[in-house]
Amino acid sequence: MDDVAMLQEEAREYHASGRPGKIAIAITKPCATQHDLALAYTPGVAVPVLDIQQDPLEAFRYTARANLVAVITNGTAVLGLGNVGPLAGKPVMEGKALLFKRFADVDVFDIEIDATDPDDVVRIVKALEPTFGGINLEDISAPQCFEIEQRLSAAMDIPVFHDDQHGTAIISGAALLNALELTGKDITQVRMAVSGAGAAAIACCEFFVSLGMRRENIVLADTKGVIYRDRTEGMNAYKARFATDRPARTLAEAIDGADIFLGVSVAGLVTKEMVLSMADAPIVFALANPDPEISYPAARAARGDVLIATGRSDYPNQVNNVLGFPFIFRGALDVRARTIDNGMMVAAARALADLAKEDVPNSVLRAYGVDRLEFGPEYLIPKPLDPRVPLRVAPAVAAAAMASGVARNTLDLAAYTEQLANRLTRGREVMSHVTRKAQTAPKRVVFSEGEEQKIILAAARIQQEHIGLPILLGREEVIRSAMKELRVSVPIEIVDPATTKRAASYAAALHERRQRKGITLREAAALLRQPNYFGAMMVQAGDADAFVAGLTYHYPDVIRPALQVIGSAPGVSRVAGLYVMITGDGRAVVLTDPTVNFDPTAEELADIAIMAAERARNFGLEPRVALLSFSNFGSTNHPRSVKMAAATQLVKTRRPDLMVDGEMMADVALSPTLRDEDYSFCDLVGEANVLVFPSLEAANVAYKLLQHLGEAVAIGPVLIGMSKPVHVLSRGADVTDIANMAAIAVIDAQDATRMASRQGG
Ligand SMILES: NC(=O)C1=CN([C@@H]2O[C@H](COP(=O)(O)OP(=O)(O)OC[C@H]3O[C@@H](n4cnc5c(N)ncnc54)[C@H](OP(=O)(O)O)[C@@H]3O)[C@@H](O)[C@H]2O)C=CC1
Ligand SMILES: CC(=O)C(=O)O
Ligand SMILES: [Mg+2]
Repeated sequence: MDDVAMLQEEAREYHASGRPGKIAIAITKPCATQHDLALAYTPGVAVPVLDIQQDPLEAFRYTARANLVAVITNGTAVLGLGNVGPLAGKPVMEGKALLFKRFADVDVFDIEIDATDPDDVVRIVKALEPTFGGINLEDISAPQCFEIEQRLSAAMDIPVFHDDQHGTAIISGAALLNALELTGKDITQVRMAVSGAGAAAIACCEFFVSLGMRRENIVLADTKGVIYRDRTEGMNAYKARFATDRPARTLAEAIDGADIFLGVSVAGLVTKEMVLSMADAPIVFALANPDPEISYPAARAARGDVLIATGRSDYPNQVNNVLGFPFIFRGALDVRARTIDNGMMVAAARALADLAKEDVPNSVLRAYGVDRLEFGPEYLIPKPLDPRVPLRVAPAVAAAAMASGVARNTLDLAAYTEQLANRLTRGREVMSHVTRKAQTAPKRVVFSEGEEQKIILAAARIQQEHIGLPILLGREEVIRSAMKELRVSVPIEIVDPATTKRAASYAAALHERRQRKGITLREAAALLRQPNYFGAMMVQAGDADAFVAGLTYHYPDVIRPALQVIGSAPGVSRVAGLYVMITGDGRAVVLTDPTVNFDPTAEELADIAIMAAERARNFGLEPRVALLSFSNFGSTNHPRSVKMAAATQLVKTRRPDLMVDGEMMADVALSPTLRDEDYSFCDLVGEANVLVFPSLEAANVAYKLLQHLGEAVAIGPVLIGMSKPVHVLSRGADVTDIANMAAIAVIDAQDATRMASRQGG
């Protein structure tokens, strides 16, 4: 099977497998009990009905309207496939719904209507106004789409946006601004040839004119050839605005000598010869979908100085409206804009263009399987999976709406951006809490892998964001030259274990600590030449507050030196590990111990439960601890469940202030309703959020299941029970993971300082 046939088969399977299609409805409120139903439906539902009747704005409060967009088509220009009809267009509309949700948490009903007469389309869509917060028209052919959009915009009090017109214009506008910058061309001087004179073509050209391009420098060609003055065949008022006085009559003649080619028509209309006939450093945007006017490889093969973008995700420079509509609507909905005006569109284009010039986070590189993305001919605009896109575009759109007066809400933009980040990135809320706490009193964090690029970039971020004061271990000249290459200019402390004057005193201290474990002074000095011993020793000696390592080491390579040099906290039987899991619906639970103790005793489990409860507070959780088993409160008399009951009693005795109970099954821990029925004596209130598992096996399996079946995000592993803060990175952690772990280490160090001063005072 060739690649094309394989993709076709995969696409059929993707859409048909499991529940057919790509979207479903999710329920957002409890609906388990008779009482829930009385609230969700009659009689309770009558209350918001009457409130909305009194004040229509209350609909934004009581219904899904504020976050609900209609993706509406009549199927007359589906992608570049032409008039395939509304039913055949449904997979594309469900696809848009998926993208709205995935990228911007906007809910969508896709609506395919069997009507081509603009009067019918306008009447039907206008009648849907009570349902929606916005209307995204999709794949409706020109010229009817222009009239439909204009009439609906005038008639409706919510944003109406024709994605193929304006979405395409915004994204190609962003790419154009950057392509002009890279090629040193002036927008007021460039000549552009356009294939297509439909929805996307006309809107792109009008938008480029609003950005400064001269109307007389644009030549369009459609199925009848070039659109020239006084042409009569296949014309309409929108094309007429671009009718040219130039002599060109074919696309080939229009392209000859042009600086820019914009293709928004159908596949395969542009040849290599046409690309060769263009001006120096030509810009080719071949945007027809699913196949462009000329393919990326063919255009590259034609000449070396061409800058090329297509609508496809499988080549560099995907100019596709997916980079716009989710975020533009996000911003517009959040300020309750009445419309999406030109200022909001320009703001979105500029935000995208600017973002392409910033460093790209590792998570994005990983998502696309590349080592580097740097502003240039192969990276003109950001990638759709870049999590920064919503955080730039939506606030830019919201700000423009507030400035032009079409917004009905005023937002504090900094707070809005923060809220968006929390909403769109799972685990972010927990980590923002940790970061903010770290920033209140930054501490010194030493990294043993100081020569690693990711560690250097993380250290720069930690320093810049005032999370902590990083110390890098390694050869000074190697680190300095890596910093230069990575363009890291913030000052960062570097310590070279091979040359530092501290070596002798550290060796003496380690010898003293381990002399009765068979370590001679000479051996201690040798061990300290290993960065993981040296880093741990810096913390032990008080020259650093926390130690972080593990990017390139196995877990025991970090833990063993830390235990030998620093050891576990006084009175703690075992160090242990925990993960904070953020579930698909945004709930956070602490889960322990999936990493260190295979089969902890009741005593050890009690220690782990208490330490995990303390740590939960650092993640912004008020601990509700459940000790888990396969039995509920003695229902099975087996040594493994009895162990959990005994551990529960130990915790209750040692820490009567903690909310804790057990042993219980996981569903009982997570469902107050289940407990109400049979175990009303249980001391837990609400859902447990610290889950103590009976063994490493159970905890490890559960966290992996949550990750893979429940799509939970895992923060950790966080090491607990050390005498001083030490944390182990996962191998392959990215810059954000490292900075997050450092923030966790800093708040541990803050706790340690607080405890020491309490003990001292
Ligand atoms: N990458 C992206 O983000 C986007 C890409 N697109 C792509 O742009 C294309 C057009 O979409 P849209 O504007 O919505 O569709 P329309 O139907 O509104 O316009 C299509 C235009 O292409 C012209 N055309 C069709 N076939 C030919 C041909 N053989 N030779 C010359 N011109 C031709 C039509 O000419 P005539 O006027 O004579 O009929 C018409 O002007 C599609 O391929 C679509 O996938 C659209 C939106 C976004
Ligand atoms: C991307 C898109 O909307 C189109 O090709 O029609
Ligand atoms: Mg489209």
